[in-house]
Amino acid sequence: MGSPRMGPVGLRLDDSITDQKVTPGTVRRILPYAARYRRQLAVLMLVTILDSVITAASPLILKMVIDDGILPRRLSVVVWLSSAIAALAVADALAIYVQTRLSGRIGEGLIYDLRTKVFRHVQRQPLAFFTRTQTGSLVSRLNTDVVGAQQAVTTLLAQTTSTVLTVILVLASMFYLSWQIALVSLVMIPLFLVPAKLIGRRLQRLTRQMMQLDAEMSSLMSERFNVSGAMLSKLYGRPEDEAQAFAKPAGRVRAIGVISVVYARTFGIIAALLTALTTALVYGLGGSLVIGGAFKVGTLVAMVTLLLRLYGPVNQLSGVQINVMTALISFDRVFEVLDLQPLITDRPGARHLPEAAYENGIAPSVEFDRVSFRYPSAAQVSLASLEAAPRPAKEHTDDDQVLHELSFRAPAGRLTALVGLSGAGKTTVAHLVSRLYDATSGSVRIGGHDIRDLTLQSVRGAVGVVSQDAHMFHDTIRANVAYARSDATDHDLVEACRAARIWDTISALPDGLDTVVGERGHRLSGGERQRVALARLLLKSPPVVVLDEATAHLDSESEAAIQRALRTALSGRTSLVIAHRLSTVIEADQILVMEAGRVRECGTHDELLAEDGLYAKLYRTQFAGQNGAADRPAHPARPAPGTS
Ligand SMILES: Nc1ncnc2c1ncn2[C@@H]1O[C@H](COP(=O)(O)OP(=O)(O)OP(=O)(O)O)[C@@H](O)[C@H]1O
Repeated sequence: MGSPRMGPVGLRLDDSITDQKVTPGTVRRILPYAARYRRQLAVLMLVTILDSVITAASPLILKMVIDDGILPRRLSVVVWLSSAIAALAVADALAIYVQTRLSGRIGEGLIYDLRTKVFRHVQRQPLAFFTRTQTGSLVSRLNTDVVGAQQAVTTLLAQTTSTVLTVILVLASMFYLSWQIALVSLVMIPLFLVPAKLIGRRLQRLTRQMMQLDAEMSSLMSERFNVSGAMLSKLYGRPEDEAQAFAKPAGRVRAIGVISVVYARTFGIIAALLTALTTALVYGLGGSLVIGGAFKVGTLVAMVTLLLRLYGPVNQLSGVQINVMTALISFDRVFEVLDLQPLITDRPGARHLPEAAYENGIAPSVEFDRVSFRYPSAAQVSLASLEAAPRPAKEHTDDDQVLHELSFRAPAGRLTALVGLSGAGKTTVAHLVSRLYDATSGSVRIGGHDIRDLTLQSVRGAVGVVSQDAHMFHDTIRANVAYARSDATDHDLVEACRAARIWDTISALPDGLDTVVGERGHRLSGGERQRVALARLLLKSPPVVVLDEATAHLDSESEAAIQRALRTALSGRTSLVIAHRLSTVIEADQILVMEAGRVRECGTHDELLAEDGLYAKLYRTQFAGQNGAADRPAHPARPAPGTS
């Protein structure tokens, strides 16, 4: 286990993937999904039974047509019995039609149930899950595996019942007609099953590998075919390397495809040969029995017809095993995702953050009380099979701790700026306030309430975040801004855009609010994207605002526009601003200077300068770097200390 080995056509088979067993209890877990469709399933079973009975019974009537009608020359019997065969054929066609419709409906219903459930579940996963997971693999679970999983139910219940029942009834009919021929046919069955089993097992392993490779290709495509990925690849002149990287799994899929087809055809050839040989044997044996007077020719014709109806389901039966196994693996892979418990959920009895505080005009304060934090390990938040690289054996060291007993208070309705060197833990603080992560120890409080005692919905409702890389969906500006409040009117949207100082830009666009921003908003400039994100925040109008300011790459006009927008956005709210702009820092009611996960200094701009500590040093270094005027008073348009 675990060591790669060479398979047919030089294919590298990774045993750790292909030898994965279906988890015990998977079938039991599928039942509740099927139970939802019990009425339709019951009808499906009935028509399936009807189909099997007709398959086994009609050759018996055929025997009567020949032996009791044609041979004794009784026309009325021939007419009546032929009509009965025709009627049965029509009934069978109807049964198969109903069967197809029902299994389609049940199958599609299950796909819907599973897809929506997995989507909902994945959305509940913490941010850490998404930082670990390869999107393509996840999408593949939602597409390929969910479809594979529904086959477990339809195949297990309908196809298996149909084939097993048909085999039993056909054999019973055969024994009823001639036990000698029935016995010969029965003896031949294992000859069909042995190759089916051997080939089936190989096909199953290949299918599993194919799924993994499909996921690998989806991941590669989703990473490379977005604006940032495509740009990186172009700028570093890597398109050819990327194409080769893609060709690798694609080549393995090709090799697996060839092997699968060869295996499946070989099995078909063996089955057809065995059927032909057995038919010849039955004609030989049956013919001599007819000549010997054991039975009439009608019985022989019925026996051959039954024989052909026997081996079809027998072949299918071996296929059913492969299909069921493959489908079970898919279910298993879907359950694997569903079993992943979201790390951050509502505690039992979680309360809503009382909104009254803000309605009275007072935004709640934000407090960190001896908060220590380390990012969760992969085992806690994600699945190894959804990650790109193998996990390291050792995940945590003491050095992983990002925040160390951090305590501070961001007073209600005031602006607190966070500055510090890159990697000091500023963004991590922002993540903890919005409960994207939970503190490892200590507590984060909003309005005096530990946020773990509050419902996630009320925390997310109370805290508005604009991150440095403000994300936009590939949709219109209208849809992106209204994401904050779907019931917002056009008037609300325009007001929010005006307040964010972006309305003039939007209204000058030919399509205005209906302009599509492009993948991740790449058709807007950095500054415009930030202001659209601010408009979205203003529309939400949360009492607590966390802002990871965009780096100082903006021109002074955009900078001034954002600054004015910020002033509106932050007024009356409790704001925590990771400051990259000096103007924000100077205006802040309190500046927290962070270093290596701790607050080193705290005070106003003037106080900290007077203290002549880390802040003063950062400040001087930055301005010496900018224009050698460390001792000059600051100009609002210049970058702030802590710019990373
Ligand atoms: N998802 C994550 N998983 C593990 N470690 C992380 C993760 N995100 C950040 N870190 C680590 O946490 C530390 C603090 O990161 P953080 O982003 O909070 O710093 P920062 O002060 O905001 O830096 P910058 O100003 O450069 O954005 C860094 O050492 C970083 O490597």
